[in-house]
Amino acid sequence: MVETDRLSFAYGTRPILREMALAVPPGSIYGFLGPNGAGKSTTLRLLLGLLRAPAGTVRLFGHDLARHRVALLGRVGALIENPSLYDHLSGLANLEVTRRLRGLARGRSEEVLALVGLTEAAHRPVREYSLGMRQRLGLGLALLPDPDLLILDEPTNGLDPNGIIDMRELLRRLQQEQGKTILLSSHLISEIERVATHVGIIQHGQLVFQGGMAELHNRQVARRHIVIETDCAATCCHLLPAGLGEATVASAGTLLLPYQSREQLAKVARHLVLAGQPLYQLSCRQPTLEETFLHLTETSPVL
Ligand SMILES: Nc1ncnc2c1ncn2[C@@H]1O[C@H](COP(=O)(O)OP(=O)(O)OP(=O)(O)O)[C@@H](O)[C@H]1O
Repeated sequence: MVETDRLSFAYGTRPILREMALAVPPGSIYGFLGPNGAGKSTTLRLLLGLLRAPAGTVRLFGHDLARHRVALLGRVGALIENPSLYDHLSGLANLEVTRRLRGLARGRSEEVLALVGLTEAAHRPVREYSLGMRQRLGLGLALLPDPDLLILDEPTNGLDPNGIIDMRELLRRLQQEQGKTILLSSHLISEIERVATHVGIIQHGQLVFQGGMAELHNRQVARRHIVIETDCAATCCHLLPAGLGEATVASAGTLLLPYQSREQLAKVARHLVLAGQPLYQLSCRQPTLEETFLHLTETSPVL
């Protein structure tokens, strides 16, 4: 649905994106993740034609954005930053303004209100809406023309836990029941992991990971390690044969070893006990998804 090839961008002389190759599969919820300042908003603006890329291409639905801009963007709904709403008007009236401007069918605003769960609040002025309701109304505005693709920049930013859960459920419904493809950005893996089917992680303007959620979990499993609690980690480090993996001393009494197998764990225990070293704890630890995300972003070179 979205494909970029060698997409690069600079603000003045400052490079922001370098040779980005984003690929958003049809029907996916693609979580576009990265720390603050990594280049997420810049990328989304390029996809929406709000910024012009000096190098590289953007393809939406298989067509070049530069050549078919109006037709392609007509199939995209976007929510970038906070939605622009008329506070003195009701939720329904806000939608009606845009519906009429775009020449969409009567009744579409009511349909959209039902979709985003705001039917009961339809006639209340928007100034009385919570932040979560405002975000959902903003999403409603993006949904009015029934787009195939939704591009949302940090849609849960500033929402309370209930607002986040509502938004997550809404996005899931839009994908599953309405067949929408959703590209959403966030700087929190915890917000993405429960909803996304695919993930792209950006750091310093480059993708450091892209793939299915399962692949990200595989990365997590691959970074499992054995934690050995003993008296002197440095001594134990010398005692372990090289075949058991490269041990690192984490602290005076803690040694870490990349996990290979259960058998490796048993061999480690045997070697250390036979060498007379005390073993206070021997465990296998898998990094959290958050740690995996931090590892991916912290180890990427600066642009
Ligand atoms: N108009 C601008 N002029 C100059 N530099 C900019 C401009 N907008 C953004 N930047 C810089 O570009 C870099 C990427 O910004 P961008 O907003 O794309 O990051 P982001 O990943 O969306 O971060 P955040 O989560 O903080 O919004 C940042 O270093 C930012 O300071």
